Amino acid sequence: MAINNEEKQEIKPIGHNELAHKSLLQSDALYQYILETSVFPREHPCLKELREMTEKHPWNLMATPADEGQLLSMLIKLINAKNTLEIGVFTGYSLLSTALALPSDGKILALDVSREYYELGLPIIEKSGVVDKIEFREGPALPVLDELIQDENNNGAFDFVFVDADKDNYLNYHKRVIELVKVGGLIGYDNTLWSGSVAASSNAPMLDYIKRLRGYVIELNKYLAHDSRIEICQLPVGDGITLCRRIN
Ligand SMILES: C[S@@+](CC[C@H](N)C(=O)[O-])C[C@H]1O[C@@H](n2cnc3c(N)ncnc32)[C@H](O)[C@@H]1O
Repeated sequence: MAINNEEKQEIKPIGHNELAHKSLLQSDALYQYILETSVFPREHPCLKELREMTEKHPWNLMATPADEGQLLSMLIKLINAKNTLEIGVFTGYSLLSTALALPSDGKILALDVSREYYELGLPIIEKSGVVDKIEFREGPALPVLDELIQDENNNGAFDFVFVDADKDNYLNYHKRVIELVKVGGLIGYDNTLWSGSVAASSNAPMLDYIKRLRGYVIELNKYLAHDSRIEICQLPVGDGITLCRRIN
């Protein structure tokens, strides 16, 4: 697990109460404006219900914020994605955003070490009518990716991959996911600005879990910047998302 239980205790008192408010934007009013003019008027009722349920969870900080969910949905539709992979599900906000954006014959392979988290959101996902698109597998993601790579039919099989799990494994995920995504397909790495800490000096005050994992995020960002197999675009949405389009 990227964030241990002790560190989760540390997050609790200052955790975001509303996951829609997880943003690097300095102005809360401006962020609220974005939500109210762009995201909320079009948010699917089941996504709203899932978000409001997740906001009450003590570790709601982990959930994908609503504006980022909207971005994922737009990207999936723009690239006509059909076969997708998600690493890091939690209660399922990004998962449901993806499932709703996919065509009726679309598929998501969803990986998480915790079925318990997934099952919190599952009744709402079932209500949305898109649960048949989802194959959930419980357990660490790396062995599943290794297993997928063994089968050459999976080479380039995915149109879209969203990685939002243990930051200390992102580079390991990249080395596998790059083979699984098709040329022209897209990978999104979440939290690549890591609360803005990637641009702070190493002795700046920061929460322990931010400090401990910051080096992994910086290493990933350097790697992606020079990986000739992809072109990238890093956006300050949510906690930062790096989009990687496989080019060869
Ligand atoms: C940031 S949350 C995912 C948030 C989710 N995308 C959403 O929209 O709410 C990270 C998730 O990664 C899972 N995770 C942590 N380590 C993992 C691993 N090695 N393999 C698979 N999942 C892992 C955690 O259980 C947690 O649910």
